[in-house]
Order: sequence, then C-alpha cells, then structure tokens
Amino acid sequence: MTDAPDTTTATAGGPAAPASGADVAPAQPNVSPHPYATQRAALLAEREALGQARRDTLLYLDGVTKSFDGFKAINNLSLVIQKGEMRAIIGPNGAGKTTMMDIITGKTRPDEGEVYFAGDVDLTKQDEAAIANMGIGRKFQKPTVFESHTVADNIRMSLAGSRSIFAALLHRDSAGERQTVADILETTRLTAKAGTLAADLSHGQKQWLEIGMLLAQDPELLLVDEPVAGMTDAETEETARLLREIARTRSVVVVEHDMHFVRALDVKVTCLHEGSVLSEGTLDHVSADPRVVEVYLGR
Ligand SMILES: Nc1ncnc2c1ncn2[C@@H]1O[C@H](COP(=O)(O)OP(=O)(O)OP(=O)(O)O)[C@@H](O)[C@H]1O
Repeated sequence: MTDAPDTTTATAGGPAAPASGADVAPAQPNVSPHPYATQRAALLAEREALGQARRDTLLYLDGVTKSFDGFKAINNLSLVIQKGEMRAIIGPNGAGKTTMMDIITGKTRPDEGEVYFAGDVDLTKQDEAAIANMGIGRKFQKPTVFESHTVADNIRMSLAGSRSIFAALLHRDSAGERQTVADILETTRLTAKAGTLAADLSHGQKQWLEIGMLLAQDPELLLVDEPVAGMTDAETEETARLLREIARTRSVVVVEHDMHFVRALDVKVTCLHEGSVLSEGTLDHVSADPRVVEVYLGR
C-alpha cells in the first residue's frame, strides 16, 4: 500500500481531530484512508482543477470529434480561448475550420467531446438561437446586410433584439440607443456613411457593416469567417485595426487565409489540419513549423 496523505491530525495518545480544528467530528480511530479513497480523492482534485481551468476560459473545446459518413472532419480537437483574447485560425481547405465554428454555434452537434462557453454552459446541449442569445455572434464570409436600408438602420435593426424589423424602423430611439449606434458606426469606420443605402457600400464596407450589426447584439465572443476575402489592401489593413479595437472588450476568433492580415492582427495563431490542432503559438512560431509549411504555407 502506498503512503497516503493523512487528512487528520492525531493528538498525542488520542483519537484524530479534524485538521480544521473546530467543533464537529466524533472520535475516529487513526487509520489511513483506503487506497481507493485516496485514488478517488486524487481524481476528484484533478477534476476540480480541470473544472477550474474550464471556468476561467470563455470557450473550451476538449476532445471534440465530428464525422460525416465515417470521415472525421473534426478529430479529437482541443482549443481554449481566454476571456478577452483574439485568436486567428488558419489551415488548409478541409481542415475543419468551418465545422468547428458550426459546432461552437450549435449548427452541428459533435459526436464526442466537450464544448463549454463562459465556463459552465455546455454548448452541445443548446440550440443555435439559444447560443446566439447567450453572446456568441458569427459573421459568415459573405456579407448579409439589408441592402435597401441605410447603414444606420441596419445597425438599429440589429439592436432591436426581439422587436420585428418593421417595429424597429418605426421605433423612436432612446438616447442610449442613438449613442450605441453612433459608437458602432465609429468603430466600423462608417460614421460618414450612416445615411447611405447599404447597397451602395463597397464590399469591404459591407463586411464592416455586418461586423457592426453583430456588435449591436453585444456578443461576448465573435466568430469571424474570412473577413478580408475580396477586400482591397487598404480595407484589409483597416479591418485588422478594427478587429483589434473590438478585441479590447470582447473575445474574437478569426478564420483567415490571408497571412498579411493574420500578421497585422498580431495574435496567437492556431493551425488546424485534418480536424485537429497541428501547431499553435505566435505566427512566427507556427509559420516556421515544418508540418505547417508542408500541409499549408508551402503550397
Ligand atoms: N455536412 C457535411 N457533410 C459531409 N462532409 C462535410 C460536411 N461538412 C464538412 N464536411 C467535410 O469535412 C471536412 C472539413 O470541412 P470544413 O468546411 O470544416 O473545412 P474548412 O477548414 O472550413 O475548409 P475551407 O478552408 O475550404 O473552408 C471537409 O473534408 C468537408 O468536405
């Protein structure tokens, strides 16, 4: 039998007293705990430490697997995003980036593994609407704005929450709402375009507007899929600045292939491959990883 840590303190010649001193504990013989009890205590302590690590994170994926017709699109994927962190996700086509986002947002259910938000919320048990309501916003690659409405109205409609779009347009804004819209327009570089129809924006400005519409829902975590695809170089640079500003108050996960943009983000990078994390760290570290060069950057 191995020595086990004794959880009691023996008094000289007498029975054990509780370590914390106080008032309870009837007299007990001073015996070591059964080895199984010791193992169980160690297991519980380990679980408690894991639970604590999970509770300190905003997004926690562990051992996540998802197969489509026997093909593992996500394969034992583990990924942790801290509160207030921005993370860039890179990786070759088919690496599982979109499927990972689908799992986080409840569009796809994993076959195995844990997916937790804000410590304790098991996302695998929530549907898409509930996940959006609890503060996870997603921007797809193609912007979907209301083209026949002004930029400001697009943001007001997203602020409206449970109001219908029609009601939102008739609704008289409170001073607080006007300020929020103004702040979002400023963050998304669209103040001068507030009265412009969304249809008349450039592609890059439409992407920013959609980011603004997400911000109007006040998400704690933003998932952004290839935001700079099709943007000019100037728009790409501005998008990096814009996302860095947003990430001062929220967590952001950005999937992107444009390495100039990823460098401008200047954040930790995760490279996915065949549904798992292939490499993780600074962009310099990840791009110097021979495995990343082989499957992605060297192509
Ligand atoms: N609904 C589905 N049914 C069958 N296979 C799927 C489905 N969704 C994804 N896959 C497969 O899973 C793998 C991962 O796809 P996924 O779209 O997640 O990759 P990705 O990293 O986002 O790629 P890309 O950079 O091209 O967008 C691919 O081989 C894809 O064909």
